[in-house]
Amino acid sequence: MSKDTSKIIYTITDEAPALATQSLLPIIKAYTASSGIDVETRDISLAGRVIANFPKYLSEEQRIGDALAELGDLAKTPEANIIKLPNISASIPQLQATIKELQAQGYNLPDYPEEPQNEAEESIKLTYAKVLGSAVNPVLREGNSDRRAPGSVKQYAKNNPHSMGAWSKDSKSHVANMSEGDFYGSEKSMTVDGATDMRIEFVDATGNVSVLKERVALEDKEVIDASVMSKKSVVEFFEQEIEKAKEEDVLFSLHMKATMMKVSDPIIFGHCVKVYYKTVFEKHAVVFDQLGVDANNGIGDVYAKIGRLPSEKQAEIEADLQAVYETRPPMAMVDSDRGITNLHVPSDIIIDASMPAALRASGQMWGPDGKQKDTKFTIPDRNYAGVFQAVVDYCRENGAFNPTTMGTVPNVGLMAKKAEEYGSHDKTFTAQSDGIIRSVNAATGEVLLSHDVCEGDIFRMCQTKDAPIQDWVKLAVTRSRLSNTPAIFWLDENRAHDAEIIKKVNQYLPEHDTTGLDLSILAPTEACKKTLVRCGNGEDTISVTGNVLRDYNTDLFPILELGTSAKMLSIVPLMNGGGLFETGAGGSAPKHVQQFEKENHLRWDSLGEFLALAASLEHLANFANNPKAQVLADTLDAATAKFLQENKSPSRKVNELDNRGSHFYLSMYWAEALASQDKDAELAQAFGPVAQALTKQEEKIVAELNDAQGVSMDIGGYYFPEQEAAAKAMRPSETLNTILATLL
Ligand SMILES: NC(=O)C1=CN([C@@H]2O[C@H](COP(=O)(O)OP(=O)(O)OC[C@H]3O[C@@H](n4cnc5c(N)ncnc54)[C@H](OP(=O)(O)O)[C@@H]3O)[C@@H](O)[C@H]2O)C=CC1
Ligand SMILES: O=C(O)CCC(=O)C(=O)O
Ligand SMILES: [Mg+2]
Repeated sequence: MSKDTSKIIYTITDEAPALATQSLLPIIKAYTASSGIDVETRDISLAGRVIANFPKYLSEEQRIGDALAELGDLAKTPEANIIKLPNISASIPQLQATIKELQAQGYNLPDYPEEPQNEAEESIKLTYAKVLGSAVNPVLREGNSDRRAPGSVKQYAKNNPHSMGAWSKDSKSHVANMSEGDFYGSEKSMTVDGATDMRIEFVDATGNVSVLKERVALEDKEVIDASVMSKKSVVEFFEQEIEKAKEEDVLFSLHMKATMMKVSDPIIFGHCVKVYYKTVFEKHAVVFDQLGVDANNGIGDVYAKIGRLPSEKQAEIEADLQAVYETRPPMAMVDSDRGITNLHVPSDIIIDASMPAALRASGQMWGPDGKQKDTKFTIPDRNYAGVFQAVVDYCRENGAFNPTTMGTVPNVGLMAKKAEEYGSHDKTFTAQSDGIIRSVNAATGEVLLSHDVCEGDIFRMCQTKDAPIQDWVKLAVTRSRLSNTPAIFWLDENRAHDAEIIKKVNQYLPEHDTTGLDLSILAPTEACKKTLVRCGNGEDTISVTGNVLRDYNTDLFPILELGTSAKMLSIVPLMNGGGLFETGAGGSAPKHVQQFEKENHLRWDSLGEFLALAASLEHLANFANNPKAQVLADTLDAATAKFLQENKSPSRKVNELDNRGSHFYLSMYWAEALASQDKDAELAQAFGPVAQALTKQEEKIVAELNDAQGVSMDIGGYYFPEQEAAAKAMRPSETLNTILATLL
């Protein structure tokens, strides 16, 4: 057994998961040390990525290597075994806050140049662009996605159901989407015949041709598609829906994915901001221009920038903003206590988390008065909006789902090689004037795809490689077989891209033994309706989806079924044989950090980490032929099951068991399972005394962990906390620390 092959990389990320790591990782290291397993860390946090990208500005001691690039390379090798925690996918305001914090800590980083004035600033902006938005996941995800709630987790939810807001048959909540001029309506798609290079060019109204992208390498048999969102149509759509929301007496809310769709979605978000606050943007156009206000960053950008104006002018603009609320429909709020609306910051209204949260809460959101109210969920593009409307319709008719009886909906998602929309950023452009955007075969000059565009339209091109599609079809068959569960491919024959994928599904399915399996293809809305009915009847259904619905469904169903997507097993079997084990399916829970800072209670549930670690150890056992790793995996699974049975998940309330206490219980159950197994005598012997000590000191340890709470916490930073202070804060039980130290 070579050391190199028994290596697990544990990622350091941001916010709540990074705090949880300070407590959990020492336990993991202690428990795996005697089994020849190296657990190494790599910092892929937002702050870490910023630092790694600007070595020239920093001192020798401040510099760190580009861990993300390193892990991206590792993910393409068979030995990859990476545990990936959720990380911040930064919006511009978040990036700016990170830079500010690092500067205050003595990092001489350049400011983010919103409007670069020269080449040097252009280059700084380009470097910062590398860390913006969803910059981590696409680099590591060299495989497709397998996300599900393991049996023990589903059972736990049935035994301990989370609250579900009741639905009224009179609910006025609904999804609003465009009926023309969107990506769905304009999509064109084709399958490439023979590898070649392509370029994307713009032809203006007078026939002048300019190149938007010099070279896109196309593989044989890959699917390419392009589509356009019309600026005129989307602006009109927002105008109408905002008006209608007022007539319908519902909150107005917008749901986008400005982080993963980092080029197109902030622009659409910006249009909405400019329409809702139209009077202010019109009246103060000149001042906003001088201040460099960017609506794509949200109305929060106005508030941030008017601070530079004389107080009188500032007050005038603030009053004008306030007056907007008198005439416009009430806005859905991210945080009504702090007056943060859904149009403040684009990263606050991430569709995958925000829609299910509302669907769980009676189909309502919170208004400016802090009260729940029926809502217009605005999801402009038609590609996926119907899925959420299907849930609204189902719940209005049948009432809220019952977590004690509902079925489960695992997902098999097409994700590898930056599949579909989530890989489109470098091929997304805003039309500078009216004309044509076309994709041309560089070798032959043949026009592959062509779209008429008007000034301001968003053009977007996507690629989906053939090998990932084959792998995805195989994964769907495998999961359906292993779990004996029907699987539905959510594909719409009337959508250009999906029609190409359907051809491939029909081509590749016969290559597998599908006898006795229930596999079907349905358009997303229909697939969702059928899945919901089955779910309501307690039946399970695998959703086999493209990349976007992978993202949406793996928050939607877990949030309804388990209360949070943090409890999901999320595996990415890498195409070259390695394993990427993501923890949960959700994000970095900024609200949890706010509570931690206020009262030293961290309600983050690390169940996703426990599940990922067990899967990672199991993978290691096979890859490195390390039987001890298998024992660790099996005993960790047993410990996790007991953890759930005994209900040791973190509470939401201060001075009760939190994230740290939950880690203690996991370590106690894990030590007990290791001590009592008979597959590896060394491990049994090593963990006997630990299990005993932990059991004996249970009361004392829990008291030490809970009594530490109830005070405010300062760990020297939000995006880049002081490591020592964070470690100290997250490990307040000397008794536990001393017992763990005996293993090292
Ligand atoms: N894989 C990844 O790297 C992902 C990263 N993100 C990033 O995370 C950030 C926040 O995204 P957001 O959309 O707010 O979604 P989050 O998933 O972070 O948060 C939504 C809510 O889910 C609940 N929740 C999430 N994780 C846990 C957990 N482990 N234990 C208990 N509850 C949990 C919390 O609810 P409550 O407050 O009720 O406790 C939380 O407020 C963004 O920067 C986003 O880009 C988002 C998704 C995936
Ligand atoms: O990469 C991101 O920004 C978020 C990822 C995500 O939401 C998911 O994969 O479910
Ligand atoms: Mg998601």
